[in-house]
Amino acid sequence: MKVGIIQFPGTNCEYDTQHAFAALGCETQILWHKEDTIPSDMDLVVAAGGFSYGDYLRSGAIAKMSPIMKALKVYAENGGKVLGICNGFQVLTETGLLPGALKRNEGLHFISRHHHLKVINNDNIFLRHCNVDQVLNIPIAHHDGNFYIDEHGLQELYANGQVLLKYTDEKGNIDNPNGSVDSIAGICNKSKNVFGLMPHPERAMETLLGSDDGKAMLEGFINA
Ligand SMILES: NC(=O)CC[C@H](N)C(=O)O
Repeated sequence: MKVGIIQFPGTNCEYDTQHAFAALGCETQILWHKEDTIPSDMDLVVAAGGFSYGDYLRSGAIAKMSPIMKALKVYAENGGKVLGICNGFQVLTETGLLPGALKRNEGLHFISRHHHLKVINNDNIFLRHCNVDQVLNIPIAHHDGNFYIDEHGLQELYANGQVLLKYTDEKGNIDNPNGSVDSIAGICNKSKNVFGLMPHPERAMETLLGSDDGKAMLEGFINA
């Protein structure tokens, strides 16, 4: 299994992501954003977290114009699997590979802490090793994590099983840190091959660092 990890100027989670997938036995390759093709041997491409182009203009708004994004669109349209984590999620919504948008957090603060998430839908490769209603402990670190989608778009997400994760407390009760519509933390596209979430599963790989709940998520892609 080979995982490509996209690196923009300002990405800062690419090596953590690489470390996480390597720990799960995957081969990895960093893909510089100036590349205009996705190597044909990639089983998964991850848009990693960070501050692409310093979050200037709007998080992900400049990154979406990088040459690799055109290639990523083609890759996804042909069924290639894509995961956007945090800034990667922002880039995927800006590009139109995922619906909705990530706005400034409701409280206007950057939030960096462990948070709980509830699995809403596991009928997809990403969360297939998790149970519905399972509560996971995963770190969040963002100032633009406030997921927005209009009412019609929201109904579509639910109707197609695209709402994957919600922010909760450790008991699974809704606990919304940033104002996201319906406390949504992660979604996928209609075809269920493009995934995005604001929390960082790659930072939850070892109990020594607070949680290893991220493993079950990333493992979903292996042998998918
Ligand atoms: N950790 C990250 O990827 C940061 C995401 C983003 N740039 C934000 O702060 O909203």
